[in-house]
Amino acid sequence: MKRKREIKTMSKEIVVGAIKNSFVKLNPLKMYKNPVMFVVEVGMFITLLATIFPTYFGSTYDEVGYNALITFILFVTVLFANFAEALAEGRGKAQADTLKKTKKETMAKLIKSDGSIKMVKSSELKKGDIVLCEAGDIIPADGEIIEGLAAIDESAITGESAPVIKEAGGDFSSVTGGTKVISDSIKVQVTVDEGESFLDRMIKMVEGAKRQKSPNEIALTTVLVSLTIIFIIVVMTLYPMAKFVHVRISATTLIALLVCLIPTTIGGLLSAIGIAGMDRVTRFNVIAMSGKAVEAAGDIDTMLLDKTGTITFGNRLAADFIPVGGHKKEEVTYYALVSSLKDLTPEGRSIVDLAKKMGVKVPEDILDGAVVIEFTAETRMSGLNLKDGTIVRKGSYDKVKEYIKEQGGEIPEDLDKEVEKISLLGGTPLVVVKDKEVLGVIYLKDTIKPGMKERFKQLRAMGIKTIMVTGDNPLTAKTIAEEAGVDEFIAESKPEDKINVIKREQAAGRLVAMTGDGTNDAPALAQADVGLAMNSGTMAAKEAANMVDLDSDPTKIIEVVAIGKQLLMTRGALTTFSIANDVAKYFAILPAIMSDTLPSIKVLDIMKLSSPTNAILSALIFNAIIIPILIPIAMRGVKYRPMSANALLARNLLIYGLGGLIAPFVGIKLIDLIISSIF
Ligand SMILES: Nc1ncnc2c1ncn2[C@@H]1O[C@H](COP(=O)(O)OP(=O)(O)OP(=O)(O)O)[C@@H](O)[C@H]1O
Ligand SMILES: [K+]
Ligand SMILES: [Mg+2]
Repeated sequence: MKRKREIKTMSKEIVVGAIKNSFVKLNPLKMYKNPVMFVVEVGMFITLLATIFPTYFGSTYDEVGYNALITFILFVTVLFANFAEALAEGRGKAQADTLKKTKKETMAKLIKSDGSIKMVKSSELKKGDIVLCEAGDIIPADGEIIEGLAAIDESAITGESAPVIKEAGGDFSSVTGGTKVISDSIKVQVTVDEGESFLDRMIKMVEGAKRQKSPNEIALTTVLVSLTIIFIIVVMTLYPMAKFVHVRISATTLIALLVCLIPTTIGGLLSAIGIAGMDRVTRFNVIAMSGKAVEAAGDIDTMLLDKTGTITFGNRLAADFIPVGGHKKEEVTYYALVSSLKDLTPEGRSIVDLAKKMGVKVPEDILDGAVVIEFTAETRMSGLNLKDGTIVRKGSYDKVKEYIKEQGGEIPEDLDKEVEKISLLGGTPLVVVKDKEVLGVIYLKDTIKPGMKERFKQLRAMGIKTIMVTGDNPLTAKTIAEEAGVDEFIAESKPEDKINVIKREQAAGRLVAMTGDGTNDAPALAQADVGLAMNSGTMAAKEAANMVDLDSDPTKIIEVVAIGKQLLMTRGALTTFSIANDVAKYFAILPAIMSDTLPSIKVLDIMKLSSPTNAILSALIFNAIIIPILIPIAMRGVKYRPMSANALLARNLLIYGLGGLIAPFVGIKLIDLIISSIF
C-alpha cells in the first residue's frame, strides 16, 4: 500500500479553529444551506422571544426559566452541527496547507522562440511555454516532455521518493510542477496556466471551495427537507388539537417537540460525512475532480483493468529466445536485439538487456541509415529497416502471420507450438522476422503482482465484476486471467474495444470504473463512470478522467471504490440511525407531555419520566448531544467490510436502525434521572 498522506486530523489548532468557525456559521445567511439546522435556528429565535415576551407565545411568567433553558439547548444544538462541519473542513484546510507548502515559487529556464534561455518566475509561465529542466531543477509547472528523458523525483507530490523515468513521447511523458529532475535534462512544454495545475485543483477541492454537493447528498437533503416540512405541519396541527381538548401547549414546547422530531442528527452530520469522505480520497493521493466522482466510485458494478502494469508488473521481461524453422538460437537472439535497438518500450529495453547479457554484439554502424519502425498498439510490431535493405521485425503472433503472408513467406510448422507453449505460461510471445523468414520467438515473461488474487476476491465479494483488457494474444490473456482470478478478459484489444465494453456494461445498467494512462485511453476514461488516470500518464488521459492518482498506481482504483462505498454506507447508516432516533423520541416524550391531561395515553408512558417539563428537556438535550457523539463515525466512516451491498445494508439497518430506536429511550431516561436529581 502506498504511504498515505499522513495529515494530523485532530490537532489542537484544527479543533480550536473549528470551534471559532462554528460560531461564524451561525450567520443565518450561511445557515440556510443546511435547511434542517436552519429550522432549529429559527425555532431558537422564537423561543428567545418567548423568553422575553412569554405571554405573547402562550407561556406564563413562571416559565421564563424553562424558555431560556430551551433556547440555550437549541443554540448548542446548532453549534454542534456547525462544529461537525467546521471540523471536517478544518481537516481539509490542513491537508491543503501541506499541499501548498509543496507549491514552491521557483525560477524557470524559459526557452524563447530564438532559442535563448531567459530566467522567469514559475508564476509567469503560460500554457504552451517551453522550459528547460536540468538535473537538480524543480519542474516549474505541469507539462509534457517534448524532448529528452530524465529521472524525476515526485516525492513532493506522491510521497514516494523512488525516481520515475519520464521521456518524450509514449505514455510516460507528463510531469507535474513541483517535482524534481534528478538526472539528464528535458524540455517541457507547459500545459496548464498558473492556478490551474493539479496541485491548485487539489488544494481548491480539498479546501471545500469547489466542493459542490454530490447527487446522493442532494437527494438525501431533499428527503430531510420534506421530512422537516411534514413535521412542521404535524406540530402546527397539534396546536388547534390541544386547544380543542383544552390542553395548553406553549410555542416553546411545540418548538422543542418539532426539533426532536425533525432529522437534526443526520442534518447536522451530513456535510461532515461528505467532506470527510473526500478527504479520505485525498489521503490516498488521489485527486477527485468532484464529490460526484467519489460517490460514483461507491456504486461501481464493473471494473476494467489493464493487464500489463496493473494486474502484472509494468515491464514484461525478456526471458528467452527460441529458434524455429531450423534456425540457430544465436540468429534469433541477434535479430531480436537488432529489432529492439531503438525500441523504447519496456519490452524492447528488456530484450536488449537480455541479449547484451548473453554477450551478443552488433556492428557499431548498424544504425547508420537505418529506419526505425516504432511499436504501436495498432500495428503491434516494431523493428528496423537496415541500410543494406534487410528488414528486421518483431511483433505479436497474429500480426506477424499477416505480415509474412503479405511478404509471400511461409510460417514454419513448429512456430505455433512454441507460441502456444509461451502463452500457456502466461508469457507474451514476440515473433522475430528477418525479411520474410521467421527466425524464432522471444519469450517475454509477465508476472502477476502479488495480492491481486485476494483483491479480485474482495471486489467480487462487493459484487463488482472485473474485466481484464490486454493487447496480448488470447492464450496468454486466458492464462493470466485465470491465474489472477478476473471474471472476464478481452485479448488483442484495440483502444476502441475498451469504449465498447464500457458502453455494453452501461447499457446493461452497470456503472463502470477504469484506469488508464495513455492518450489512447482518453476516450474510454471519459466514457467510464469513474475514470482514474495515472499522474504519469498523458495530459489527454488526465483531462478525460474524473480522478487522478498521484502515485500512478492503477490498482488504486480498488481503494477508491472502497472509499466511495464506505462514504455511501456511512451516510445511509447515520440517516437510518437519525430517523429511527426521531421516531423513538416521538414515542418517548409525547405520552409524557399529554399524560396528565389525557390519562388514556398514560399506558403509553413507559418511560415514567419525572415530569412533562423534564421529559421535553431530556429529549432536547439528548437530541443535541447525539450529534457530537456521532462525529467520530461521521469522519472515519462506518466499519467497512467487502460484503455485497444488500448484505451490508441489512447489517447496517440492524445496527443503526435498532440502535437508533433504543438509544433515545436509554439516553432520555438517563438524562431525566440526572435532571430530576438536580432540580
Ligand atoms: N515493443 C514491442 N514490439 C513489438 N510488439 C510488441 C511490443 N510490445 C508489445 N508488443 C506486442 O503487442 C501486443 C499488444 O501490446 P500492448 O502494449 O498494446 O498491450 P499489452 O501490453 O499486451 O497489454 P496491455 O493492454 O495491458 O498493455 C503485445 O501483446 C505484444 O504481442
Ligand atoms: K431530531
Ligand atoms: Mg503494453
